[in-house]
Amino acid sequence: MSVFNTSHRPDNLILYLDAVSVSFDGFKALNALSFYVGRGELRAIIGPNGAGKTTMMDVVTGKTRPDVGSVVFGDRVDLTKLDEAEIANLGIGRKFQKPTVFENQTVFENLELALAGDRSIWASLFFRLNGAQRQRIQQVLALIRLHERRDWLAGNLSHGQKQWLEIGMLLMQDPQLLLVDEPAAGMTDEETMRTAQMLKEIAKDHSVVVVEHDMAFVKSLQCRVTVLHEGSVLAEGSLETVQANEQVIEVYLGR
Ligand SMILES: Nc1ncnc2c1ncn2[C@@H]1O[C@H](COP(=O)(O)OP(=O)(O)OP(=O)(O)O)[C@@H](O)[C@H]1O
Repeated sequence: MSVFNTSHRPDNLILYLDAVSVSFDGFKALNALSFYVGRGELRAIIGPNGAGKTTMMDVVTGKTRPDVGSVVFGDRVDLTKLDEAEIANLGIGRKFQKPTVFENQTVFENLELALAGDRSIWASLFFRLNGAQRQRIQQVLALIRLHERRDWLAGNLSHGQKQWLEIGMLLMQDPQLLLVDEPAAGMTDEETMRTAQMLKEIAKDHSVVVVEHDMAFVKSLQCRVTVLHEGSVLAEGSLETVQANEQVIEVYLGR
């Protein structure tokens, strides 16, 4: 175990990184990073710009290969041996910062397309929903607060609503682990608070890792927070605990 590790290790793990390093032209974006996420956990990852948050997500989803270290999903699946599509198929969904919904399709159709598994319009032409699938779409519509907007063209939704729709599209694949990159960016205060509530609800059935800068949002998630700095875990615990940590204060104020 790395000397940098300050991460708590839950009993039932969904994700674990052990001494993961990634270098770009000699610069260590991740530096012997070790941390653990428990099954069914909601976890926030914070850290100043360049701390390695995006690189960490890239390593988990197979976009970037670590130079050394292991990335383990569930009991024993070594993610460093798999490509992006294989990792997604295992049940790891990623929500990027910018929403990428089909603007010319309705909210309902977007969810239908996500269910088809293949993000092509062609696939949906030959795809017929069964009762259980229809019910699942209704459930997700309620969860993402877009029930009354189900027949709207996605292009007419607000930025926040598009983010919710995209989260809903990921949920249609029923991922075990959901990685969400700065969901609150560009949202109104009300949308931000609704998003926090939504992620808490989603975390009842899925493990969720959220990278976020907005501290009010992180506070309302009421979950364990991991602070990254220079590619390692600097501190971990409740938001109150990490905000009171001398090193964390130094890193944020010293920016
Ligand atoms: N493809 C790349 N080539 C070179 N350097 C990179 C590459 N990707 C990331 N880096 C560098 O690695 C470091 C970590 O970047 P990363 O994007 O993971 O940080 P972050 O915590 O997500 O930052 P932010 O909060 O600004 O998004 C940064 O210094 C960045 O410039």
